[in-house]
Amino acid sequence: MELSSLRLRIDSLDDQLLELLNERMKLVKQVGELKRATNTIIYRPEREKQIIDRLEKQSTGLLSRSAIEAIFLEIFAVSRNLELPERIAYLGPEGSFTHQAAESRFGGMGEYLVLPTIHSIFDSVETGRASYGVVPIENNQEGVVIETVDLLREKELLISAEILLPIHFTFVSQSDSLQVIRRIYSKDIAFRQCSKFLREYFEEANVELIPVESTSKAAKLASQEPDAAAICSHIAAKLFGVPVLFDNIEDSDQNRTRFIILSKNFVNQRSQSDKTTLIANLPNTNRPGVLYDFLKDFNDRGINLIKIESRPLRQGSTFRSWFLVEFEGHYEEPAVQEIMEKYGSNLKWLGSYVRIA
Ligand SMILES: C=C(O[C@@H]1C=C(C(=O)O)C=C[C@H]1O)C(=O)O
Repeated sequence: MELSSLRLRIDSLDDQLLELLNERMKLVKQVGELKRATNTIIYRPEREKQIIDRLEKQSTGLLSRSAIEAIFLEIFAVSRNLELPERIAYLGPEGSFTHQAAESRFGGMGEYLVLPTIHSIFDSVETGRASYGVVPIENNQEGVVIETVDLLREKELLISAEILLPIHFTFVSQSDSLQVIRRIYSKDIAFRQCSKFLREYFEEANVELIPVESTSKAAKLASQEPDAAAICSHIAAKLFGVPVLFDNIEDSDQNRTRFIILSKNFVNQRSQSDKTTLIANLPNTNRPGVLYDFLKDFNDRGINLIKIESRPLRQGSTFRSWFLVEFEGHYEEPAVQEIMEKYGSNLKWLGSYVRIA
């Protein structure tokens, strides 16, 4: 078929898609009104996951799960915005991986508050300036983000969902010839994680690697200096309009960061695959067997522990610890309830949410 007739057919399908989307938004608006009348939560990650699971099973065409997800997550984000626009705070600067994580859930149309520290994200959600806050909690190569873990214990916020982001770096420059490049800007950690690429392309060249505070600052500098380049996120390249010369230049494609979405008073309903996070302040961990007994309680009930991270209690000169514990399952499951009851105020529940990581 000819290009023009193919495009005519695409136009006609787009018309139908638009009509269907408008139809969908009418229903979403009604859901929003119901929610407002009953004062219930707008964002329901477990329902969104259920929709994507169902669509994936049903799909017989060319779209993969991640393609379905990319399209529908944007539709959900627009829907929620129509139900009730809610502000989302994320750890900046703009163009950071946290920005990319936030946009993957709250879409391009979300109303964002860009804040400079993890602490300020917690504060903004606590005071209600933002309904949700997006912060990193761990990277699979570098470990947990201590500031996030410690604030989860200190503050009274809940985890409503998690986001898993593959960390891909792009190489960007205004120049389309590598010979012209004299400086490469990035974060020191990004230089480390892209060392093979740098060796391969710039070993012989007289190029200076200049570490800056963020990969997004790097992209901004590269956008202003024609003989410079930057290693940054995809979103930063887009934001500062610097052409991408190479994509996915990281040494290992296994690099993932996990982010959490913080909120107040958030309760997810059970889904088929949930994760629970809690803080355990076990009584006197100096007595032999206290930690063992606690972990055994999970094992005895067939609960799969995913993570246990110990942090100092900072009680005088002792070496006592508290623990961040994550396991498979939802707060409402009887086995989890038993543990919560047994340990009572020694446990602080931080949320049960759809397991992604
Ligand atoms: C419409 C709803 O609200 C939100 C939007 C959804 C959607 O667009 O399908 C799904 C879940 C919620 O995050 C709902 O709860 O059903």
